[in-house]
Amino acid sequence: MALTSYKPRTAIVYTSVTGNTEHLAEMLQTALLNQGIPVELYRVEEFLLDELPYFAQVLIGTYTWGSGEIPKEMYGLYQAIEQLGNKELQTAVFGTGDRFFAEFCGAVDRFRDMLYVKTLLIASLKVELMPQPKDVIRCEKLVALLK
Ligand SMILES: Cc1cc2nc3c(=O)[nH]c(=O)nc-3n(C[C@H](O)[C@H](O)[C@H](O)COP(=O)(O)O)c2cc1C
Repeated sequence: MALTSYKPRTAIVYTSVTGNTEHLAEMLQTALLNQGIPVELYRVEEFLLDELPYFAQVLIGTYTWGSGEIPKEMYGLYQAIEQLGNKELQTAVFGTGDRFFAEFCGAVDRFRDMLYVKTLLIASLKVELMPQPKDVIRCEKLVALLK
């Protein structure tokens, strides 16, 4: 019988229009790689929802739209995770927003509430607009929480 080694897979799945959340996703990717954790980086449009069960860890990145809303392109991922309902799936949610709006990073809050119920939520991270060098340490702290 052949012995197979199980390699837990980690994905970052994000959406971004003007690049802020994309930059944060790349900072988290770097932090994961620096910890020796291989990571697959996907824009949400490229991520195959059917593959969700094959990941041990998923980090979700989103900007916020409307009045604290989740962007439309994230609905499918939101629903897929909600329906999967896997309490062994480690998740984190991160995002960028603008404090000018009443619900700062409201989409992160909405994902966080669902992920807390349906998955093993590890952390959430909010950044105002374009991430700054000081946010590197916040990314490292988030990554350190993943097991
Ligand atoms: C029409 C519109 C509505 C927005 N609504 C919110 C909001 O409710 N809360 C918030 O924190 N940011 C809000 N934002 C700000 C964006 O989420 C913020 O600019 C974000 O960093 C964009 O991310 P991206 O560069 O990854 O596309 C809004 C921006 C626009 C243009």
